[in-house]
Amino acid sequence: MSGFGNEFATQVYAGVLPEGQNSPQRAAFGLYAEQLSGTAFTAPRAENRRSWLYRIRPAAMHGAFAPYAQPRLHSEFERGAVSPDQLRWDPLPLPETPVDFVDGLYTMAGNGSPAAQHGVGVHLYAANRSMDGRYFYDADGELLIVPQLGRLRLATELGVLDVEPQEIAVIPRGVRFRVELPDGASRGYVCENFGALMRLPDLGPIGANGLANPRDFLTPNASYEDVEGEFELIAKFQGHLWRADIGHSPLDVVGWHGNYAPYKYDLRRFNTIGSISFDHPDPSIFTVLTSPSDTPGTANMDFVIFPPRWLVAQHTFRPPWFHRNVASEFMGLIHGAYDAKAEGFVPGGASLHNCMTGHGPDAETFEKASHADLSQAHVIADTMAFMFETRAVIRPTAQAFDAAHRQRGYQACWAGLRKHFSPPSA
Ligand SMILES: O=C(O)Cc1cc(O)ccc1O
Ligand SMILES: [Fe+2]
Repeated sequence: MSGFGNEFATQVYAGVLPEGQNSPQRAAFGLYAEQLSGTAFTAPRAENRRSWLYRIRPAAMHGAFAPYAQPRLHSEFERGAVSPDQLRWDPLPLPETPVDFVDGLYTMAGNGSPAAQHGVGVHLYAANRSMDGRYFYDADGELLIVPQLGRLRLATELGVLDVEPQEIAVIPRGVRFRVELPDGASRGYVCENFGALMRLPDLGPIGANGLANPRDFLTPNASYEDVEGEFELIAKFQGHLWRADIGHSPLDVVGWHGNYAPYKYDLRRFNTIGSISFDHPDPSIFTVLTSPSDTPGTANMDFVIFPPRWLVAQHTFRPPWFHRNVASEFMGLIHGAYDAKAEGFVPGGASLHNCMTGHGPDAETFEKASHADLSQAHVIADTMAFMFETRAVIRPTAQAFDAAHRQRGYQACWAGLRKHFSPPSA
């Protein structure tokens, strides 16, 4: 079903959804009615998100939760000093033993907390087998999943999403799901948003169309499983993982209606807008989704992409400029090469440039772009980079900071920038 944040209605059989009400005395076909709220009951109408689920068994039915040991996934960001260094990583190594999506999640960095309901967790995943007989939900935030290697089949309570690299998926806070890996070895990035739900950015003077267009966001039709067995329900709750026995698949929703649901988007559909006169625009022009904070214009998190595009600006240094920002930038590369870095930033890798940390094109990119022939348009093809940009400092976890795959020599990419200054002669 097409459209961002629409009021959808979907049922596997005619008559599953009640007519004219949500909670009849007896729901059709012996189903249970259950409301899933993603915003406060009293959130303003334009922001209010909830869905009504008609399911075989209510979500309350499972055993008691006990701690589940997966120490690589957590929300502990506020400990101790944080380095202002520019940081960069090689891809997270793929597992050599069988690892599914939940066990393959690896927390890189983050800010805020699930308890405070703002900030983000930034995770990678590297996995090689489908979740089998277990289901996951995240009570701490919505999950923006950015596959880099391998397709994902996200079987959720509200339907199935198939995503491939260069597509993204968002699983709302609380929605239970299973991740299948049709290609085996798989890798990608996850932004866990503790703050306000992501939405499309305002377009201002761009007008009524452009950037990510609402109709390109796709939400699954209802589909359900009616299976019983000795299964496991894993929850992320206040930064920690928990497990409970569950005797049936929780993906048992036969119909649902509402506006709180998973969705996917193909980043190649992004309508990229840029300068057709001079100067490199601020990257906010490439915002796909934004989670606002309480301060207007200052996002809790922006999801920004750097897709293929033409560079045509005249008398301009065309790649990203040297800069320092009050915001903090975690970047990843899904495909190809990134136009600000000739080497070292590879698909599956990551970089982190925090508040006021100087960064920009590496020496090789600077030399090339300073002498490029600007009479020619330059096509940036075969690329898809992205940024999770946040108002708060993104604090790397100890495991990410100490990881063998962190590039200790990253700063050397700027060491070759020569001094060119020659003052005007008197
Ligand atoms: O640092 C980066 O590479 C991301 C980025 C890209 C850009 O075009 C402008 C600003 C910016 O932070
Ligand atoms: Fe930047």
